[in-house]
Amino acid sequence: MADSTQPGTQSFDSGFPLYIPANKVEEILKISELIPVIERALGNFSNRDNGGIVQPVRSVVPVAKYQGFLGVMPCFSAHEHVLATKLVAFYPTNYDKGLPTHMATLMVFDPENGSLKAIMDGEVITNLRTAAASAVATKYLANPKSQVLAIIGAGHQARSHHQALSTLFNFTEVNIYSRTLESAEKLSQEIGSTAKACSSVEEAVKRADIIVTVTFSKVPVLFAKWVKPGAHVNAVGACRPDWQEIDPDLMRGSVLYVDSREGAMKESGDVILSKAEVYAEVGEVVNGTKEAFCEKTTVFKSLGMAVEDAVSANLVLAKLRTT
Ligand SMILES: NC(=O)C1=CN([C@@H]2O[C@H](COP(=O)(O)OP(=O)(O)OC[C@H]3O[C@@H](n4cnc5c(N)ncnc54)[C@H](O)[C@@H]3O)[C@@H](O)[C@H]2O)C=CC1
Ligand SMILES: O=C(O)C1=NCCCC1
Repeated sequence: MADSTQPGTQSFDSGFPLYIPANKVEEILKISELIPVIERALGNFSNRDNGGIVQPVRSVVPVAKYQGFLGVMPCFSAHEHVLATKLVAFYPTNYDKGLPTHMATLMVFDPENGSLKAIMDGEVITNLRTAAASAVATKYLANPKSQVLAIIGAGHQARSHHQALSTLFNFTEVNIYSRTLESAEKLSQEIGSTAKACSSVEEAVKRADIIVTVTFSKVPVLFAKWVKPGAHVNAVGACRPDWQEIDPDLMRGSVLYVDSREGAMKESGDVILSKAEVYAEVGEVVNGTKEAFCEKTTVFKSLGMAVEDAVSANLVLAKLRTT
């Protein structure tokens, strides 16, 4: 019988792939375990050929008739021995209809023979790995004594970002702004006594050491004049080339970090329209090849990468095998 632990000797698995639903992924995937996995993936990605990652920039099909998009995100990581693709539909207008705005599925293949090993929910992974990537950026780029967090937007990413950043900082104040005071208040109550719902973006961010923008806005919501010098911003929304969440003056006046230069130049309206210069990928900071200017005002423009999904799915499968 083939020894399936040795590369090149695995038998072809023609059985049904595993199906892992959202509640199981949620039960298994712990943010504190995911953050170091994402940190390593960002470093490998920025190591280019030596990092063993093959990942084209996401293909996005606009479904203009229904104001939606379908993103296809494949990746192979040689170091993590994982081959996977995520399919993610994002329909911003679903929010106001009370429907989910992101619907995602991951398919994981055996890298040695291409057989399908698992199909798993991708929504929990999208929420957690995005927040984990911001946590890595924030660990390097924010003032380590940061105490005040501002979150603009009050959806899934707002919640996962609070969860992830709270593993690194003891926030004494969490200020939340959203389009409706009601949704900001709901999140504030979930977080507890340190949190406060604010009635303007300015009120939320003016004292903040760390700011997270997680909205579906297509126009800037965060302006340079409100941001404390030395603050760190995780700019997570506005993932289309003609959408913006951040004031161009703030983009140009900060030290700008991205997850992928190529992705940012293709997909980020905040980068493309402001003509801000990208200083580094966060992975380059992780690898020590670029500086972390944590005393300056910094922006991490996140677009999301397939490798983050692939290594998260791999962690889910590894933990399933051991529990
Ligand atoms: N960089 C990355 O890797 C990823 C980025 N995202 C992006 O993060 C953002 C938030 O995603 P989720 O929290 O999952 O969405 P969600 O649907 O759970 O929440 C969306 C939030 O945006 C607000 N919003 C909706 N339309 C708005 C508008 N026109 N102006 C201002 N605010 C508006 C809503 O009130 C809500 O607070 C989206 O832009 C999404 O595409 C999502 C996943 C990964
Ligand atoms: O990386 C992802 O996943 C996404 N990024 C931008 C918006 C849709 C989902």
